[in-house]
Amino acid sequence: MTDVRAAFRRFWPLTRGDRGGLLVIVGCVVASAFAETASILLFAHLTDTALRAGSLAAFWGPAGAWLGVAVLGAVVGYLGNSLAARTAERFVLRLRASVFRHVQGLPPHFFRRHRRGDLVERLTGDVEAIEQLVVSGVVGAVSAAFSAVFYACAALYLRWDLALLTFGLAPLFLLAARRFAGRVGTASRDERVADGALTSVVEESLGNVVLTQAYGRGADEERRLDREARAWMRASVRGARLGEMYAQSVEVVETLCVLAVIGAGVWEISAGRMTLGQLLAFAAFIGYLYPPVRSLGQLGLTLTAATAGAQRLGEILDAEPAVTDPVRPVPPWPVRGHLAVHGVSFRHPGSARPSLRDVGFTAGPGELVLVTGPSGAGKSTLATLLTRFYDPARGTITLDGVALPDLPLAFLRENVALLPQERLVLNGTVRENIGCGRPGASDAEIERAARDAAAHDFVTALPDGYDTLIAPGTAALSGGQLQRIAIARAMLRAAPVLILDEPTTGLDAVAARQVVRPLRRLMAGRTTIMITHDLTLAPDADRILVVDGGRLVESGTHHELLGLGGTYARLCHPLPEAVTEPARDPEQTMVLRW
Ligand SMILES: Nc1ncnc2c1ncn2[C@@H]1O[C@H](COP(=O)(O)OP(=O)(O)OP(=O)(O)O)[C@@H](O)[C@H]1O
Repeated sequence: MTDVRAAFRRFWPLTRGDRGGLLVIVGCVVASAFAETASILLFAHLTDTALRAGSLAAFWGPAGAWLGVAVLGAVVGYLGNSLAARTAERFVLRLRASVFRHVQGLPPHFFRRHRRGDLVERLTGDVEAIEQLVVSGVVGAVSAAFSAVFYACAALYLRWDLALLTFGLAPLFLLAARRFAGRVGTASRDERVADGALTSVVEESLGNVVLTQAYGRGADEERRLDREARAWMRASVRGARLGEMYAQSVEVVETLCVLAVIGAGVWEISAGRMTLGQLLAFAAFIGYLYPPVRSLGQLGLTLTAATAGAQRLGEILDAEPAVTDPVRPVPPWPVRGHLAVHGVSFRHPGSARPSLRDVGFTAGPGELVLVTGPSGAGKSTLATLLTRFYDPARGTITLDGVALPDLPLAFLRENVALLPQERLVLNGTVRENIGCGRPGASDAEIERAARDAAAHDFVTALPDGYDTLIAPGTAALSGGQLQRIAIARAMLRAAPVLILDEPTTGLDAVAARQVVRPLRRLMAGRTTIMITHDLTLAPDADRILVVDGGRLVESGTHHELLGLGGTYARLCHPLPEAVTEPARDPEQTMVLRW
C-alpha cells in the first residue's frame, strides 16, 4: 500500500490542468449513483402500490418519476464517462510526453544499458498502467465508494437489521482481494518485464536481419524468440490464472451473501414483518451494493498491478541526465569559434579506466584540427565532450573563452555541429532530412545546401526527388550518398564549429573521394575538429593530434610530424594495399588507412 501511495504521489501532479474536469466527473459519478438509488426506491414504491393493488392510477406517478430519474442518470452517466475517457487519455498523453522528454535528455550510456524493446514497453504499457492508478483509479474508487454508501443508506432505510447482516459479510470481499494483491503485483511486473524482453528480441532480430541471413542464424534467432515468448506466455498465463481465481472466489462469496439475505427475507415475510416489495427492493440493493464493494477490492488489485508499472517508469525518471543547462547561463553572442581544451580527463560511467587523460589543444576559425590514433584511443570520447554529452572529470573546454557548462545546451549545439560516425536518417523525405539542420529553412536554401554537398544531382535523380521518402535502415541510398545528405544538413546548420567523427568511415575509396570536396566546402571558414583514421585530408590540416591510450602523444602539421619520424610517421607509412589509384586530383593524392 505504501508503494501505491508513493506511486500516486509521484504521478498525481500530472493531473494539473484536469483537476476541474476530475471534479465534474466525480459530480457526475455521485449523481449517477444517486439516480440508481432513487430508481430502486421508486421500484419498491411501485411494487407496493401499483403492483400489489393492481391500480393503473397509482402507476403513472412513480413510473414518470422513475423515467425522469433514469433519463437524468443516463445523461450524467454519459457526461461523466466520456469526460473520464478524455481525461484519462490526456493524462496518458502528458505522462508519455514528460517521460519521453526526460528520456531524450539521458546520456548515451543509459541507452546502452537498457534494451530498446524494454524502453518501448515502459513508454507504452507502463504509461497506460499508471493512468489506471491515477485517473481511472481515482474515478473508480470515488464511484464505487459513493455507490456503496448510497446503496447501504437505502438498505438501512428499508430494513436496518437486514442491512447490518449484509454489511457484516462485506469484509469477505476485501479479504479475498487482500489475499491476491501481492501475487497479482508480482505477476504483473513479471508480465511487463517479459513483454519488454519479447519486444527487444523482435526489434534486435529485425535490425540484424542481414547478419542473421548472411550467417544462417535464423534458427538461433527463432530459439531466442521462442525462449522469450515462452517466458511471456508463462507470466501472462500466471496473471490470467490469478485474476480468474480472484473473480471466482468473489462469485462464491457473493452467492453466499445473497443467499443469506434471501433466507433472512423469506423468514421476515413468513413472519409478516416485511412486504414482497420491500424484499425485492432490498434484494436489488444487495445486488447493486456488492458490485461496488467488489470493484473496491478489484481496484486494490488493479492499483497493485499499476504500481509495478509505476516502479518501472520511476527507474527511467530517476535516471539523471549527464549534463544540464546552467542555472545562470551566459547570454548568447555571435560565436566566432575559438575552441580551447585544457587538461581534460574523462572516464566513462561504469568504466574502470579513464578514456582521456590530460588532453589539451586549441582550434580557431578556419582551422582544421585532425585527431587520429588507433582504435580505442579516445577519439570519439573527445567528440562527446566537445558537444557536451558529458562533462570532463578534470579540465575545461571553452568556446570563445566561455566554459561549455555555462552555455545553454541548445545554444551550444546550434553553434557546435556534430556529424556523427553513424549516418543518421530521419523517417521522412530527403527535404526533411536536410531541412532539420535548420528548422524553417526554405526549399531554395535546402537545395543550395544539397548542391554544396554534391547531393543535388543524385537527389533529383530519385523517383520523387527531394520528396522521396527515406527511413532508418531502409534508405535506398548508398553510404556516400547518406553522408552527403548529412553534410548538406550540417551546411544548412551553418554552425561556426564542426565536429566530424569519422566522416569517411565505411565508404569505399570512390565514395570517400566524393565526400572530400563537399567536406572541404563545409569546413571553409569554420573551426573543424575531424576525428578520423582516414588521412586523406591530413596535408590540409593545420594541426594533427595523435591520441593513444587516452593521451595526446604527438601534435603538429603533417610535414612536421612526418619529419619527427615518430608514431604519426610510422602510421603514415603507405601500406601497399592502401594506395588505390594513381593521383591526378588533389583529392586523390592519398587514401591512407591504418
Ligand atoms: N560507453 C562507454 N562505456 C565505457 N567505456 C567506453 C565507452 N565508450 C568508450 N569506452 C572506452 O573508452 C575508450 C575510448 O573509446 P573511443 O570510442 O573514444 O575510442 P576511439 O578512439 O574513438 O575508437 P574507434 O577509432 O574505434 O572509434 C575505449 O577503451 C573504450 O572501450
